[in-house]
Amino acid sequence: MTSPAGRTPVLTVSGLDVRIAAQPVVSGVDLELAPGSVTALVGRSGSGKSLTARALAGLLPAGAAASGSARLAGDPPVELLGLPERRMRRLRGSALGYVFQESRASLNPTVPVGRHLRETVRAHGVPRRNRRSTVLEALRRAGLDEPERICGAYPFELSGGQVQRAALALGWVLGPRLLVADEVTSALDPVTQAGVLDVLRADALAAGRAVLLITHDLAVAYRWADRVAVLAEPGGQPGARRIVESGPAARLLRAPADPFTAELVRASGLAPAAGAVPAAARARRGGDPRGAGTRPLAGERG
Ligand SMILES: Nc1ncnc2c1ncn2[C@@H]1O[C@H](COP(=O)(O)OP(=O)(O)OP(=O)(O)O)[C@@H](O)[C@H]1O
Repeated sequence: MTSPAGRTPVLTVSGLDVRIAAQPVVSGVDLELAPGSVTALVGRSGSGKSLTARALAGLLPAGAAASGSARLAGDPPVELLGLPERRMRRLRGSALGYVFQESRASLNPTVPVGRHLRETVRAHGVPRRNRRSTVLEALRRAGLDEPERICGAYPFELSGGQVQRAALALGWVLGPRLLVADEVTSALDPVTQAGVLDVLRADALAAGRAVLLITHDLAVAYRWADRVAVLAEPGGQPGARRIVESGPAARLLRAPADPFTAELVRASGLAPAAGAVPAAARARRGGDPRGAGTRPLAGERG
């Protein structure tokens, strides 16, 4: 099978249902994540984005259950749903990286950043002689210019942006084919957010990684994702959320087919006046402060 981008998907999710205490939260979720691409899962707060992502990584909270299929490509492919925890633990990090919403909380405050990464590479069998270079390289790719200093720092000694970058490094230090990034920049100021999402996207393209970017912010999805899937209650009726619409980010913005997507577009401030280029996109084309003014936005391809 090939993904919408024409490449064999890294992850194929079909008919995913997630329930909490037997109540459906999301239902019938279908997703295909292509290598070297970013797919944003967008929806309102509480729509089930995180639970969908957690279901893929076997990280659902007690009382929650998932059914359906989530196949991770490989030789052989692996069905993630229902995978025994022992096997899932081996995959986490090596084949599937997960970066949490609250990275500062997910890093042990009494453990220096470098040890978090070293422990991960050691636990997954990276030979001792390669551990240091693997860790430093992962931090460098996350845009941390002084990786040695960051290694020795405790999480509370770093800024929010540095913590998120360190968390990305932890997520990809073992080179997973799939990386789930759950609201990784929602607590950051816009400039720091842009820096973190730039490295996330650049890494996905360079490493051929499939990234699932969980965000409530359509503007973020438009700027950094290739494709967007919108999670909402169909027809605005209460009940389990579904993917009401998915496709290239630019198409969703230009011609949203679902009323909820249209509402998101309006609320994001990106709504194009008939035929006009969105102001934000115009500004970026005119000269992105990051020097990306001539590069098409992620959402403008496809
Ligand atoms: N551990 C839990 N126990 C009970 N209900 C939960 C639990 N975690 C999430 N929920 C409920 O499941 C629904 C979906 O939650 P989820 O965290 O997936 O939403 P979300 O779209 O990621 O929201 P946000 O953008 O605010 O993080 C919400 O109604 C939430 O209250």
